Amino acid sequence: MSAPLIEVEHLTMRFGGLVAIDDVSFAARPKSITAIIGPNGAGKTTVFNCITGFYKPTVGRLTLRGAGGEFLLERMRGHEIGQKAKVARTFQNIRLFPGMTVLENLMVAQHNKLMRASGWSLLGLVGAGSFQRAEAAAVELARLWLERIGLLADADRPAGELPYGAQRRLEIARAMCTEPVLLCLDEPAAGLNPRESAELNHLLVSIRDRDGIGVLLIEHDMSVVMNISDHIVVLDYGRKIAEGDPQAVRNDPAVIRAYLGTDEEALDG
Ligand SMILES: Nc1ncnc2c1ncn2[C@@H]1O[C@H](COP(=O)(O)OP(=O)(O)OP(=O)(O)O)[C@@H](O)[C@H]1O
Repeated sequence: MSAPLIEVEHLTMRFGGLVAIDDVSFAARPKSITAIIGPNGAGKTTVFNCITGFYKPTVGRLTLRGAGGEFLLERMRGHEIGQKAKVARTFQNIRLFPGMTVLENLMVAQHNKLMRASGWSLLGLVGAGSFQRAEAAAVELARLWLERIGLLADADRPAGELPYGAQRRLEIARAMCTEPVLLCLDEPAAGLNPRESAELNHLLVSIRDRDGIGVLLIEHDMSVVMNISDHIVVLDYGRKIAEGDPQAVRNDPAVIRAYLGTDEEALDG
């Protein structure tokens, strides 16, 4: 079995007297989809916020092993986790630039790469070939992702005009344009209709299988989680109560107990 892409060890996050995450350990493999599930308030987003540098964990080690080497994320600042460790994320609420075009949203995602190629503006200003090549490559990458998410014809529309499901896919494309090794998605299926959920499944599977990217997925929609996850980690009240493949997790008594009383069909995929 390959080494983990990210290893979370003894993660604990306290907010004053509240223990949001309590000694949680798990690993996510490269080229696989790992879901983090659990009832509301279980601590899922807090795990993401620790991995992506929004919060400094109270205790714990978060080791990412990507093409660029090994990174201890708990010691890095948020922007370094994106730029150096190559971890990208999306949020529960859509955070596109609604007034910018669809294409521009994907270009903004490549801002850092373009700034580097511009020699922090000088080469860009004089129209140097190296900058022009980087810019053309950025447009090409953006267009490739628009084609993959079925939005190439909408490239020049304001992102805010797109239907909800298309905006969700655009957010994922935007994260992919940063060329991550780990993609963290916080409830990407929230608010999607069944057709859009199916399109999302297809997109995430292609990111795993075609791009070979590891995906960490927080999701309440079990038709997404149970269909596409390779591994599922279950949290409840900040603790890990189970992990395994979809079949094992679905039949785990501790998981069924945690979901009882929330929604009787919550675990049906
Ligand atoms: N910045 C914060 N300050 C204080 N408490 C927080 C903070 N962030 C999260 N919490 C608390 O930590 C606990 C876990 O919250 P978290 O948002 O991680 O849960 P979740 O599993 O993502 O929930 P949901 O499915 O509803 O999004 C909750 O009790 C929440 O109120």
